[in-house]
Amino acid sequence: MSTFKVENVEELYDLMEILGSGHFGVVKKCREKSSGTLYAAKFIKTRKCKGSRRGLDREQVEREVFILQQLDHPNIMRLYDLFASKAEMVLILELIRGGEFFDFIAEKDAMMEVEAIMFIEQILAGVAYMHTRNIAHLDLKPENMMLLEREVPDPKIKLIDFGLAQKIDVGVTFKSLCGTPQYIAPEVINYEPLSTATDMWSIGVITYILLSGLSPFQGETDAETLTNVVEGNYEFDDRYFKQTSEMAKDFIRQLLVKDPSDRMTAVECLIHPWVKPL
Ligand SMILES: Cc1ccc2c(c1)c1c3c(c(C)cc1n2CCCN)C(=O)NC3=O
Repeated sequence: MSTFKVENVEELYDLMEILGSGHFGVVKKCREKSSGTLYAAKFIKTRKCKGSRRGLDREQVEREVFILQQLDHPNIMRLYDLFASKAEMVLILELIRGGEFFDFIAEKDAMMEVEAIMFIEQILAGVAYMHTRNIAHLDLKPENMMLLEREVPDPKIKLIDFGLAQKIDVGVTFKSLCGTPQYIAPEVINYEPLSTATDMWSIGVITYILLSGLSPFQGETDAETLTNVVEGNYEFDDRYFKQTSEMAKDFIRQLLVKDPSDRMTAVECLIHPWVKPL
């Protein structure tokens, strides 16, 4: 059970501009009054009653907090403080100034392999750290990755938004129908047990996108995308992959595997010859 402060967040923090918003609520920059340190404050509206469509279940937020409290890694957003009132919960988080990885990718057609490896290696480091603690993110996508700083030669990646993350205990089957069609693994669509391997499929999709600018299973509609995922229907079109190394394609092939138990793990990915050449 997480301990949420009952004071008003504005007693301890000066609230500043809105940084972004999403399904969860809004994120504001804030300054801790006692230290002057800048943070991000994530305001989450919680449901007044179970049946309500507005806001998130308090238990859902407490699960995200419980998971974040177990994580301390340079590539994972850090949680510093917690506040709760009747209708709202506030997470005080590490301020990440570099914006979404999604926007950084969108500005380029495709990345050079050496740059893609630099990002994929950081994502794998954070994911391997989570997986060794039996925690799966289950919503890995460029929108849930941010750059600590942007205008630097080697931007640092931070995994954010653990709203769908789960503690994957051995023998406990967790099924869910959440996630974003382009990035979700076949077992999610087939409502089969999810695992840390579910994240590895998403990393295969993200790598494909970084190297080509294309999404491997993207169809005209979500239904078509989901069919492509379940059928494993993707290719390395020579028009976009002519310059891509066989090693990079092998890395992707070993992740976009239908059977979760046959996919590379995050640790195996970190020693794959494309990421760590001999
Ligand atoms: C400068 C800036 C702009 C937008 C931000 C953030 C920071 C931000 C942050 C965080 C989260 C969970 C969401 C955030 N968002 C919302 C968008 C995330 N997809 C966070 O944990 N630290 C942030 O700075």
